[in-house]
Order: sequence, then C-alpha cells, then structure tokens
Amino acid sequence: MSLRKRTGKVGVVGTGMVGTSFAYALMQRSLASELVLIDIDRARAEGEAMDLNHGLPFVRPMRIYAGDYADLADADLIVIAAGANQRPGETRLDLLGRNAAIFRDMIPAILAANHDGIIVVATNPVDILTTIAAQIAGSDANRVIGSGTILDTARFRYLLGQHYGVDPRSVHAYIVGEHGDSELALWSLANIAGVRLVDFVGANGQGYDQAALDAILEQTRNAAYEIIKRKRATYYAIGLGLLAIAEAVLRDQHTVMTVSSLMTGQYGVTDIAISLPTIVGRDGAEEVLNLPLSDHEVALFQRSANLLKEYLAQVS
Ligand SMILES: NC(=O)C1=CN([C@@H]2O[C@H](COP(=O)(O)OP(=O)(O)OC[C@H]3O[C@@H](n4cnc5c(N)ncnc54)[C@H](O)[C@@H]3O)[C@@H](O)[C@H]2O)C=CC1
Ligand SMILES: CC(=O)C(=O)O
Repeated sequence: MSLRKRTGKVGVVGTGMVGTSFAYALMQRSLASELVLIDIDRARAEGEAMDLNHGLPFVRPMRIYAGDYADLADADLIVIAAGANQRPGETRLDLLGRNAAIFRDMIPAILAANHDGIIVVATNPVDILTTIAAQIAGSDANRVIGSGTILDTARFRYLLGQHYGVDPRSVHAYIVGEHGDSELALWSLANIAGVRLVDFVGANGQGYDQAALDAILEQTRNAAYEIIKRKRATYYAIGLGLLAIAEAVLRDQHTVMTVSSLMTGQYGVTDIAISLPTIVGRDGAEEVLNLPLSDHEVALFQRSANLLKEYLAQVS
C-alpha cells in the first residue's frame, strides 16, 4: 500500500514489552504513517508486526513491518527499548554491564543507517545508556535523548493528583536527576493550578502535609520495584510516555518534559545525560530550562549526576 503523503516514519529497536507498548500506542494516535520493528529475535518482531497489522481496520492506515537496521534510513524517530530488564529486586544500575555491551554494537549500526532522525533511548539504566549513545554519536550527540524521568514525573503527578483529588494533568511537578534511586523532586516549583503546594488546599480540604508528600516521593521512587515484584515488568505507562516524546518531536510541539540529555554545565554538571525539564521538539532536546532551584535541590541533582558518572566510569 502506498500512502500519498508520508506523515512520519518511526523505528522501534527492541520489540519486547516496552517497545511494543509504545508501538501499540503509536498506531492508535495516528502519528506516523510507517513503523518498522527491529529485534535480535526476528521472529518476535515479525509476530508483533502481524498482530499490530491485524488491528489496522480499527485505526488509521499505516505501514507496519519487521525489518533490519537498513530500514531505519529514512526514520524521523527511533525508539530503543532493546536489552535486559530488571528481575525482582534488581536496580536499574544492575543492568548496566549487559545493556552497555548491547549499545556499543547497536548504536553504530543505527547511526550508520540513519543520519538525521531523533534517537530516543528507553533501555535501562537509561541515563548512562543515553550518555554512551551520545558519546558514540559524537558531533550528532544532540540527536540522542533518553526517556529519563518522564515516567517518574508521571507517577509523581498521578500520586499528587490522587492525594489532592485533582486531575494529574493539573499538577505541575517534576522529578529530575537519575531515572532511578537517586532521583529528586523539585518541590520548590511544584504547584497545582499555579498555587504552590504549601498553599494549596485539595478537593477534600487537604492542606500542607510534609509526611504525606514525603511518602508520595518514596512511592514514586519505588513504583518500578513494586510493579516488577507483582508482574515482572513495567510497560504501559512508559509506552505512553514514549508516545508523548514521539508526539513532541514529530509535531514539533516544544513540550516541556523531563527527558534525559547530555549536560553542558547546567547546575555545574557536564558530560553525563540526566533529566531536567527540557523543551522537546523536532530537534529533540532543544533547550534544558534554567529554573530557580533551591540550593538543596541543586545539591541533590549534583549528587545524582556524580553517582551516574561513577557508574559510567565502570563501563568506559
Ligand atoms: N526508561 C524507562 O522508564 C523504562 C525502561 N525500561 C527498560 O526497557 C528495556 C526493555 O524492557 P522490556 O521491554 O520489558 O524487556 P523485554 O525483555 O520484554 O524486551 C527486550 C527486547 O530487546 C530485544 N533485544 C535484546 N538484545 C537486542 C539487540 N542487541 N538488538 C535488538 N533487540 C534486542 C529482546 O529480544 C527483547 O525482545 C529494559 O532495559 C527495561 O529496564 C522499562 C520500563 C520503563
Ligand atoms: C523499569 C523502570 O525503569 C520503571 O518502571 O521505572
């Protein structure tokens, strides 16, 4: 089938739970006219393409197929979700050795096939793998972004929304730093409908309660462990988060998201990819926002970046 106008081509490398959750969400949003699925397990990619194709009569036309790296040549966006995921009790950083080795083979193959698409890394530990991918990309490092703490920010907004009895879309609060145990909340900027949390009164009269807010941050940090303990993997929410990044890039939306990108001196941090609120558009992570963080938040952010650098050094 040929579509008169191509509205965007997306590649997914790694068609496991995360890659296919994203693919499934993408086809429902009608964001792209072409989707190529790539996996070291070719049969899996083929089976996923067949299954998704059988849903096309229920959505808008697009071309979905299993392919190879060469099929990424004209992709506008490539999502990488290939590699090992956490077993119950493992941290994201425990995956580093296995997934760094995969990335050192995979990233050159992707870059050889595709010269200007935006590359979105979801594989964990996402900040370190984003750094490795950006280092391999060299002068093209700006094409590489990581999903970073978009999922943690979504979990945080959801939990705050539940606590205060408001739609999470009306909660403006960010989790930044590592997508992992050293992440931090930007409490000093958190607000609902423009009202700082210290002053906000929720739907059922909930006022400021530091213990409740501390518990919400802990729940946010531990969410992946709790889900993996129960169902072995997390994928629906990150699939939708990756869709939000894809939409921001393909529609050049300039959406502010906590994606991970290579720092160039923000709050004194360089040479590591880590999350801060960032404008995302056609050129990927277009601008990391310079926000008035508290001294404590800056210190926690720097600590998180230093921890990531220590782990990066282990595989450099
Ligand atoms: N950034 C985030 O917020 C999140 C990240 N993740 C991470 O996403 C990654 C994928 O997780 P799942 O989809 O649950 O795992 P999965 O095991 O379901 O899928 C991984 C896929 O990668 C493929 N793969 C492995 N090596 C490959 C290679 N060299 N080339 C191409 N494909 C290869 C496997 O065949 C498999 O199909 C994990 O690292 C996980 O920790 C998971 C959830 C959230
Ligand atoms: C697995 C993972 O990174 C998450 O669910 O946050």
